[in-house]
Amino acid sequence: MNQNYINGRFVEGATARDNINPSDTSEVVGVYTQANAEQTREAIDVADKASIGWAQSTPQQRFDVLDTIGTELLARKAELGELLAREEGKTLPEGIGETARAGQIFKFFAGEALRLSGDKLASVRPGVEIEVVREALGVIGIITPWNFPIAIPAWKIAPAICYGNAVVFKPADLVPGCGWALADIISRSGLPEGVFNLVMGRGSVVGEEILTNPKVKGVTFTGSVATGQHVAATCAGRMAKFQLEMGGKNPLIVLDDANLDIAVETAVQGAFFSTGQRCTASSRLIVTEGVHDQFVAAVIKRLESLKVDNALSDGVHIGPVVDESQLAQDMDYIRIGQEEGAKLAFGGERLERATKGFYLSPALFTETNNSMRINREEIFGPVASIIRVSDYDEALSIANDTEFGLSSGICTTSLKYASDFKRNAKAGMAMVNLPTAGVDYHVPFGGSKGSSYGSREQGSYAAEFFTTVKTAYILP
Ligand SMILES: NC(=O)C1=CN([C@@H]2O[C@H](COP(=O)(O)OP(=O)(O)OC[C@H]3O[C@@H](n4cnc5c(N)ncnc54)[C@H](OP(=O)(O)O)[C@@H]3O)[C@@H](O)[C@H]2O)C=CC1
Ligand SMILES: O=C(O)CCC(=O)C(=O)O
Repeated sequence: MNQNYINGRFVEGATARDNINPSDTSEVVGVYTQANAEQTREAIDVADKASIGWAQSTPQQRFDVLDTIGTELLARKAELGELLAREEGKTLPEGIGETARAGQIFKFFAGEALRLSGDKLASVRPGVEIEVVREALGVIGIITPWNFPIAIPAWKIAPAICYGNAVVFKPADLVPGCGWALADIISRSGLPEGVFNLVMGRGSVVGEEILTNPKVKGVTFTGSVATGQHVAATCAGRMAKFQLEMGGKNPLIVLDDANLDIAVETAVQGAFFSTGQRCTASSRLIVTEGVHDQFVAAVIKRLESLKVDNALSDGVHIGPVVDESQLAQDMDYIRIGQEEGAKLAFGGERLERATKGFYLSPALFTETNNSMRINREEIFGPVASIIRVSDYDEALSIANDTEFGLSSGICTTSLKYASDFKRNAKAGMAMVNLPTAGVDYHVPFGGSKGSSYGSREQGSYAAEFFTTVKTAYILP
């Protein structure tokens, strides 16, 4: 059994669960222990003690630890990418790519540990000097979702350690394997015991303890809007710092002047790859009428060429949905869309394959409008809608008419529209001739409106959340 990692030791939890392969539900990927609230408290106590020493560690110590973790992740990307594909259902190339991204993130933050700087200013009072420095927060609680089981933990754990904090990490209960593999790698990295702790288990048990324990000074969360709101209310209630990354209903505008091949590939990748299970997925394809019919026909042709099957099979483009309940949610929305009057132009069917899994053909709705539930609520599956518009102005207005604001995109060859879109898209990320999903690892990631709360993740902007600022006045 794979155990929790607390105070530098692997320890059994209160219960255990089987980790099931969504491509083949007869396969148990592994058995993983689950912590109860008491064991979570123990991990938080240990982290609290260890945080004092780690906050004093040198940039070189932090660099060495983070670089070592990154090196092992990159060296084992094929093996860990396969584990990821087996437990989450991403295709093998996607799993390997995500693992490599996790390795690069640790390497990036290794470098950041050496670059942490402050400010020195003259005071308005004669002879006084001022220093502004960033200090660690203490214990950071990390709560992650199932859809990026190694990259999202990496982009929260690496900066937490980089800026001198201790960590209590709870991976999503559906995908403990990648979280455990990260703990295993971290256990060999030279990080002092207690600085990093893994507590696998349910959000309602382990997660709740992390949210409510006064020793946890900051919580970084990615997941659903409902849970995010609960994280916010609980943390604000006890004045802990928190950062949320939640859903998206990301628009991709396709203008008449777009390069059609680029637009089709951008839309299909952004909407359907990784089984559409990305908060950055292009779920609303907003298309001007001059190119609408041609674009729809070309997207359908491309969808016909995609292979949906076991995530580990050769040549697969789309793996299974992550589990039964997410599949039920996807199918519900496919029914709702039809009841709302949208035309199901392609897919949306449960598929049988050689292995028993949660396979769904990519679903494309046409003849939709932006008030339909399928265009307002996050579905989180391989389902996208086309919204027909008359011109760029209408397209932009519909793109921005959403509660969310994570990512957005436009396909156009017009510099004028591309520039206008970058300025006026109400989202944290704006892509031109690129999918709304699939971001770089060294620049800020996050959104506006209902998608995100708090400061940005990733890149050097991550320092904002994982540190607190101290201003020191000195009269030498
Ligand atoms: N923005 C994004 O990237 C994601 C969005 N989603 C959206 O959310 C929907 C549901 O997915 P789901 O996995 O249930 O999302 P959740 O928000 O429930 O899960 C995200 C994480 O929060 C944990 N959690 C759940 N309840 C609590 C709690 N009370 N206190 C602290 N932590 C808690 C979960 O634990 P555990 O699951 O282990 O019990 C998991 O680790 C999806 O269909 C999708 O629409 C989902 C994943 C990612
Ligand atoms: O699109 C990406 O690269 C990241 C997406 C993501 O973080 C998410 O879906 O939670």
